[in-house]
Amino acid sequence: MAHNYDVGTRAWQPDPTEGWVASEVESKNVQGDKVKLLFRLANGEEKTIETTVAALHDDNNAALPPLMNPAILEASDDLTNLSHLNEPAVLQAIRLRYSQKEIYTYSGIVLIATNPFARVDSLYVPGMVQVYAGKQRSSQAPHLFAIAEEAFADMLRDNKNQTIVVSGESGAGKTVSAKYIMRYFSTRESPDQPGNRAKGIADAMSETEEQILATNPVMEAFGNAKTTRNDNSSRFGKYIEIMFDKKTEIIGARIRTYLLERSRLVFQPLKERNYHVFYQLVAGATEAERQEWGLLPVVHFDYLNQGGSPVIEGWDDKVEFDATRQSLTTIGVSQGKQSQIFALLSALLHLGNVKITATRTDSVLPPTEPSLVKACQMLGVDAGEFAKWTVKKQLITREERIMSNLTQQQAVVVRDSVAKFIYSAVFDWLVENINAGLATEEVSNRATTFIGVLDIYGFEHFIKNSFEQFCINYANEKLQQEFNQHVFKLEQEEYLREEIDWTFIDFSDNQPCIDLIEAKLGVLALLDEESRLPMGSDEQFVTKLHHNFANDKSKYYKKPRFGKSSFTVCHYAIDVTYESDGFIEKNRDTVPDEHMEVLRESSNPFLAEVLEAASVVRDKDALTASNAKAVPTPGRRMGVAANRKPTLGGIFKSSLIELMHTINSTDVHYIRCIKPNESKESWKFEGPMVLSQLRACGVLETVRISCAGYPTRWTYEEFALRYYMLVPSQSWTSAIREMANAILKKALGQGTNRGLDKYQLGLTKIFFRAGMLAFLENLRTTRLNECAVMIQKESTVQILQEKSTLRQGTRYCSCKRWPEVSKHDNMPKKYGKSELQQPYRKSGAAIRTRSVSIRSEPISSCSKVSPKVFFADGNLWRQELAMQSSQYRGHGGRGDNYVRGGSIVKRLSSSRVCGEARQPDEATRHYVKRLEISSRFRTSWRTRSSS
Ligand SMILES: Nc1ncnc2c1ncn2[C@@H]1O[C@H](COP(=O)(O)OP(=O)(O)OP(=O)(O)O)[C@@H](O)[C@H]1O
Repeated sequence: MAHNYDVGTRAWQPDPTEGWVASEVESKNVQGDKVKLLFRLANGEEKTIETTVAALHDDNNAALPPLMNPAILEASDDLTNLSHLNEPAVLQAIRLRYSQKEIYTYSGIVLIATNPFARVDSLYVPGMVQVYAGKQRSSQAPHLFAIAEEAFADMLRDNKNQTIVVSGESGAGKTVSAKYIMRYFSTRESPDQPGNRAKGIADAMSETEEQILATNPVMEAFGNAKTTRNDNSSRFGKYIEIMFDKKTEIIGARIRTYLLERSRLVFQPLKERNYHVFYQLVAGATEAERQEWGLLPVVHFDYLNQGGSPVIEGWDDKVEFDATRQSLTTIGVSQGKQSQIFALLSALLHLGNVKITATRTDSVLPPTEPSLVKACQMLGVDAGEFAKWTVKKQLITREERIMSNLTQQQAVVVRDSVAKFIYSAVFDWLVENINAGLATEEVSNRATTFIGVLDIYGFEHFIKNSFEQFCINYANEKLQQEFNQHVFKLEQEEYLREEIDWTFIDFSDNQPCIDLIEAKLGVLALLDEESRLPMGSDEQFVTKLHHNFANDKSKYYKKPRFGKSSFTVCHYAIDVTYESDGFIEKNRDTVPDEHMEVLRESSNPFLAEVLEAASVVRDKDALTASNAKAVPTPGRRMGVAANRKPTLGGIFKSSLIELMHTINSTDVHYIRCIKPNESKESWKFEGPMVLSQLRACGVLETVRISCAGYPTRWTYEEFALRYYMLVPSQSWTSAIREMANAILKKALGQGTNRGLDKYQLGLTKIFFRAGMLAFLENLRTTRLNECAVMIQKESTVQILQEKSTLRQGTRYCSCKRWPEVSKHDNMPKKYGKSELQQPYRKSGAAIRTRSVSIRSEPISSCSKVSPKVFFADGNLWRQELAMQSSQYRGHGGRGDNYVRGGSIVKRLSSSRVCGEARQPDEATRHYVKRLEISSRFRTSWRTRSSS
């Protein structure tokens, strides 16, 4: 909404360290059509902006700094409640809440979870699950559990499958969040049937629930590793379906995994580690196992020592090993099988130590090389054959077989490819095994619905981006598209339902970028084409890309100005330049056929079982790949190279298409995890870092979509309740619609913006353009200031009278602290909760019971406030505030203070009223007023989002 930028207007200025810094218009000079604005920045600096009067009223004028919200709105626990919905305002809200130790914030349907990097036990105490069970999202503070409960309730109501998408960058908190969500479902107790849980203990779990939770430590041991960004980084994506029967009891689960980072097995960057399980094994194996498997300290294994970081601070790998074993037992992997797994892992460690020596042009690997002998013995394969096919390759043509020697570097690649293949086969075997136990045919038949939790890597862009980042960002493009469509659809549906005058608008769809990647002549297809050529190379691949997409053929592709080996994709979040180096090899992901033959002839029955599981997975992938939507052109098979082996890119594409298919058939809920600082420090907030993630996870894009329409909407009742003081009391009427209309007309008549395009009247709600609410808030604050001045002049007697009005006629109730309030005030019990909540509920408003902390400005000593008392006043039910403020302690007692409309009612208990002979000081008055405003806002948006 256009603004005058008058003196005193607060606006955001860009800042390289903080992201944005607050400023205020100090002077405004208008000369003819020209306007000169002088801003004073919070850091003391000045900034002048020159513009024209006409430009001042242009909503899209990028030269003008984004406006700040009224202070009281700044820490709103739903971003869509911000009147000025701009990038800095969003950042400010999350920052302020984080500084108040509130890590969760809603952005409409999305929950933003900002990693505290510290234990916040109070958020996850066992009883907290029950606080959220059976409650509407709007009735409690933002929380993961609220989202989980919403998914559960939607599943129950619509008998429809649900998905919770948890995304964010590495270390942002996805896995921790996903685990809490799973725990929520496993420990949730129906509020209607308390004590129903096993053994009558709340939080007790059934065997199946315990098994589902036990999959976490197992998957983490085999799929997580220490990286520079996260000590426990998941190196794969995961979708777990928690299956419910018709009584909504958990009866099983099914896991799907995506893109395990295989290269980590053979290479770890500095300060990083291989998969946890190896370090656990080395630390935790018994002496006998150590002997049997030839285990040595970590430094002696090349696959474990490259990162130079064998331990993780605060972790005990031996203890973790015991936990992994315990969890394996819980999910049904026998002790014997566990030993076979660990023996296979030990064999891989020996394989990594196999020394291949270089000759001038070739390489040499004697079959007697000690590590090779050990590895092959444990794998049950022939060392001679293994050695031979590690240093040689054969090319089979129609006429003959041509043998050639490999260089040392090539031979090492072959050795490593075998190790990677076996490890990923073990991982697949584990997943298959978990699914075989938790999603049996019987369970699948009995399951009526599921809630899927997707824990998937968020958008990534580093200094050097490779094939993995390309796949990850492709996945995020798909998820972002689904998210945009969802948000946009919901938005438009509501406009339709409310029958407001609305022309459907388009949003920037990222389909062209997805096409660039996955279409039949897209990047992945060209990568597959190059991968199946015997002499295919990364350079040729990039040349093909440039040829096909550069020269403005695609808006989403750029040829970098420097370097021939890279290409840039313009993703929805940011342009990312990918280094093609290694694309072909990673995409091929092949083990030479001869090695496959050697492995197939293994005498190790467990290796045979593992390879079988892997081939089942591969066959499934290949089938999905060939069934993938993109129709292959003659001569090209998507996802399947010439020799019919599926490529990694093709497999990923097909599994992604399948995932999107599943997700699209469910109702989706979104959690965006944010990593607030790079150094993993507790409660440290780095603005620019958070901003870039908000952009990458689509929060800012959603805000943009909202702003194109009517981002704020209130019911008529809420609106009248909040702004009744803007019209004379004669206009206060029970015909709420008319009253709301009168308020709007009066308000806009007073402002400079008279246009009625600032709002729309729907059937049950009023829809506001961005900025309109801040405008109304300003009017309201001015009005309340006038009231407060009046009250200050009134005597204590009048305040007491106000209180006695409450006693005699006004019904009221408190939620949690009712007994306490009633005791102080000697209220007869008949005014209790049950009698009073009903009419309040009828009005559609939600009742809050929890304590919330509110930004204490301008009094820094204010602590917690608890909105908990509701007053009935004629036709209007109003929520009032009971608050505790350390400011009041100074006045002799922990005061409960109430605000009624424009007047302040002090001290509910009579003794306290007497003690409050003094008038509230200026700062306190200001504070009380602000609290009231904030409380109203909370109630209002909650009501809106719950309806
Ligand atoms: N809600 C939380 N409370 C306290 N600490 C948390 C919370 N969420 C995350 N953390 C901390 O952040 C670390 C990283 O979290 P997590 O492993 O869930 O990140 P991630 O997003 O899954 O990362 P990756 O993609 O690398 O797997 C955790 O080990 C924990 O220390």
